[in-house]
Amino acid sequence: MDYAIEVQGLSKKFAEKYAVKDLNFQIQRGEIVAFLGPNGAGKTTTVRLLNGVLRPTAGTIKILGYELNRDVIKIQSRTGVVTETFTLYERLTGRYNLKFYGNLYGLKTDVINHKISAMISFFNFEDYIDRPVETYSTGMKKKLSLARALLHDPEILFLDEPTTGLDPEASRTVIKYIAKLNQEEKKTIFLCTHNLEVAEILATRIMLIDKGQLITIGTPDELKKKLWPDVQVDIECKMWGNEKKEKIYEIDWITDIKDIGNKEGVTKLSINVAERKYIPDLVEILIQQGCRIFSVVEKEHSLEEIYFKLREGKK
Ligand SMILES: Nc1ncnc2c1ncn2[C@@H]1O[C@H](COP(=O)(O)OP(=O)(O)OP(=O)(O)O)[C@@H](O)[C@H]1O
Repeated sequence: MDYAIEVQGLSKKFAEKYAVKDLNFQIQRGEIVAFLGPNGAGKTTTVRLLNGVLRPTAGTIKILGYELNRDVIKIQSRTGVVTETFTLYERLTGRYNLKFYGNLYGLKTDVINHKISAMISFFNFEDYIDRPVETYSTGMKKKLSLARALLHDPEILFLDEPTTGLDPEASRTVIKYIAKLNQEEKKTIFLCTHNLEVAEILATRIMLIDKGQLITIGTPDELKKKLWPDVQVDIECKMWGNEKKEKIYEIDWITDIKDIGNKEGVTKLSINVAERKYIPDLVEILIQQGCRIFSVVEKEHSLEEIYFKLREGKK
């Protein structure tokens, strides 16, 4: 399999302490993977290892099929990085920064100018592209950093907290742009973030790290299935008697029933079924038993719930 990123037995020790230990994972081309974990978990260290900024204590990293320790230059020409610390020349204008980096990547002048024009119109840079970067707000710098990382049309983008410090509008623009880069240009995106909402919108897979070790990796659906094997359905209904509840308990695909409230004679039940396909059967049985159904809602678990449940499991 031709992976975008392939990591085996990756460890990094600072003095006597492991910042990351024995990481193993593969990321396919075209994925957006959200890399999550609490402060000090080892995210930045992992990204710095993947970018060739740090040397591993042990393990191997392959990016786009190349060994990082052998072909770092080749890899860096095909990857883009946006970190929290901006690598921009503050005294120079935004336009000059982009031109400078474009030249560094060996791009032709007309390609650079074309790219800059496209970025100006997408990110609304018109008013400040010709001002020194030191006069920019955090959000402006963030957008310029993203533009800079994309100049050479990289196949993989490493993004560290791409929306921190952005106002809601700018944040939405950046999220939309990341989704577009992935969907239309098939870029692989390694997204390091504490923002679970952003991760939920963008990520095709979630990777959780804690104390330098990989806790889990999977699609949100896979993780939900693992954490909550049953499907929870909240039902509001009327005419619910105990003798009827007994009958429901005899059905083997119903795994739990909880009475969670009553409002104006309408009972709220939380019923767990073994699989989603049983929801229509459940409704039918309740109706047969004389229940009058007011609402049926399948419980959706947010990425935030997944995150905390996984973290709970580690304590
Ligand atoms: N250069 C360094 N020297 C010594 N220890 C380091 C160094 N860089 C990171 N560490 C340690 O490695 C561990 C992982 O740090 P890292 O910055 O990778 O975490 P993180 O998940 O990015 O955290 P945050 O969410 O706070 O940014 C921490 O215990 C940190 O103190």
